[in-house]
Amino acid sequence: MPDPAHARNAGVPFAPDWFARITVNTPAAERRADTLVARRSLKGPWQAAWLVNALRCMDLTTLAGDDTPDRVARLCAKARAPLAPHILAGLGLTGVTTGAVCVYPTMVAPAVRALDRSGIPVASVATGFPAGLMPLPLRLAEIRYAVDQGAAEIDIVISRALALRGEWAGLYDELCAMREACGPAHMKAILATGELQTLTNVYRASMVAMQAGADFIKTSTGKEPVNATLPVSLVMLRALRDYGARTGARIGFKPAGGLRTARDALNWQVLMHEEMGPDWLRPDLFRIGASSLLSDIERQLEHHVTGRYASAARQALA
Ligand SMILES: O=C[C@H](O)COP(=O)(O)O
Repeated sequence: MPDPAHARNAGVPFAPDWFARITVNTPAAERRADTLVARRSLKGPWQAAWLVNALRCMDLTTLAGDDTPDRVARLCAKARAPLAPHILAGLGLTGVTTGAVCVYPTMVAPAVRALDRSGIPVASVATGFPAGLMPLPLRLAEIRYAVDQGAAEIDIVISRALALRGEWAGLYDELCAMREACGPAHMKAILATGELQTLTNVYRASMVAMQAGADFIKTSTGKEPVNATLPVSLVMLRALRDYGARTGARIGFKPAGGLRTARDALNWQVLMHEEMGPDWLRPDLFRIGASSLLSDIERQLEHHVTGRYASAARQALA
């Protein structure tokens, strides 16, 4: 039986035979991803329910050079109440909040204060986000700083150079050190898939991250030229399924970077549902990392409840 979803990933000893002979068929992955999302059409109350679920699984994010404590406080207020009261009433819901708030390390303390007693965790990026090109001791110190500031989740970035050179044992060792530095905080491993060159590298990096104890694997920083895509996500989910088949562990998945529309929120949930099953669409196993997705979800839910869009512009969901 697989471990309960809340169980931490203990990781396993480095096992290259779990991925060394894997080669991903890119055209097949692209075809599968396309057919998956094309097959399911969500309308009316079903669509509204899936959009609310996307909110519940969202890491509401601000990772900008001009972030301030005031901006973070406003973001946290939105995380506590992402939908206007009339939309909540129209949906017959109460108490909808986002899954987490994701910020830079120096913004963790303001976020913790703003989310006090909300039950919403603060996630912090660390390890030299987004490039990760800092000496390992400094990257580990940044993790410990973010945890000390109150982060319950750490989104680390992997060394793309190690992955691109196929130095998987070196990557495993770095990730084990990061996992140790996280202490009680959950570790999400950002693979920066847009910089890994092949889907085969995406599979291998996913497997190494999980072997090293990552609690989530995450597609992107949002700062790469190419961030979350459905084919990349499909490959990561296959790795996650294979890891689970061998260990019984259930590792979380976080698409991030470029998810802007309600359609994106639906597509990724359809992919998760079709690949992993309905009970994976929960915040402890699925998160959407997004800094500008919430507004379109709110617009679509406003339309569902009132029959009109909050603004004149229409955004076709179909
Ligand atoms: O999860 C972190 C990403 O930066 C979010 O990307 P985004 O700003 O494109 O939504």
